[in-house]
Amino acid sequence: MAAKRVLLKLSGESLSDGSSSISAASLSRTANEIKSAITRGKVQLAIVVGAGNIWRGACKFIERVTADKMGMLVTVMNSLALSDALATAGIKSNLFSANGVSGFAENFNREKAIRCIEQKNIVIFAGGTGNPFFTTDTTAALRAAEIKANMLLKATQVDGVYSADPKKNKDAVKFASLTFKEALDKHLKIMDSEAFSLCMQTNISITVFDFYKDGNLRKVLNGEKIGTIVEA
Ligand SMILES: Nc1ncnc2c1ncn2[C@@H]1O[C@H](COP(=O)(O)OP(=O)(O)OP(=O)(O)O)[C@@H](O)[C@H]1O
Ligand SMILES: O=c1ccn([C@@H]2O[C@H](COP(=O)(O)O)[C@@H](O)[C@H]2O)c(=O)[nH]1
Repeated sequence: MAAKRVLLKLSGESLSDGSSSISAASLSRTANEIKSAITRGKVQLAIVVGAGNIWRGACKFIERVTADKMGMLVTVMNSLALSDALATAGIKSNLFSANGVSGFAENFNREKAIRCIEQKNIVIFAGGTGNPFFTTDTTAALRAAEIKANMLLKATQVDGVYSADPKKNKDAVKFASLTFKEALDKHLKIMDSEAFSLCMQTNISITVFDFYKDGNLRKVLNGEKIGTIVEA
């Protein structure tokens, strides 16, 4: 199916070149991939950016809830960087944050976000769910459900969902498609189980694809079958 209203989950790494957490080249490439993917299409796009380029999970010497708040704040920084890169590429975006960060982003407002999307502005949802113990994958599933997206795209560093992490297991086998139940039963770690469960409940398909191959985002939005689709 060609895309209509789409929630794109970008990993924090999409802003990084590996040596610096946010690099000019990676930011600009990400913005240009988005621009070329949406230019001629009828897609309405919302984005959630992770924080993996700067902040990975719980920190041993900081209490979990505080560490999680720090992770959510990092997504605000990444979202500001993405919004700026999109503006440089000539694309208007609206930035919402789950929790108040006055002066940096507007407070999340579902109805306003939907209005912005309908006007073909890109909407960026920062600050995670606003609650500790969650991830930006779950945030992506949550916001996708709230805006009634018809698909969630997980743009990542691997070209689909495998039987095990392909970076750690050379014998891992790629799935062309699988059901939410299979993804949950097999404990596939490409996304967390909360994200899979929420998409299963709301019947929003997830496509996992390699964002680092130029043009892949455009292909997925045009309905080309690349990566792995997880659906009911
Ligand atoms: N079964 C699996 N199939 C494919 N990839 C898997 C699997 N299990 C684990 N992975 C790993 O999951 C990683 C997903 O990482 P990615 O950076 O996209 O997400 P993320 O950790 O949510 O990023 P961020 O924290 O920035 O949001 C892949 O790079 C891959 O190595
Ligand atoms: O709803 C949320 C979302 C995120 N967090 C914290 O932020 C970091 C970064 O998110 P990633 O998905 O790993 O990029 C995450 O590890 C949590 O610490 C959160 O608490 N609540």
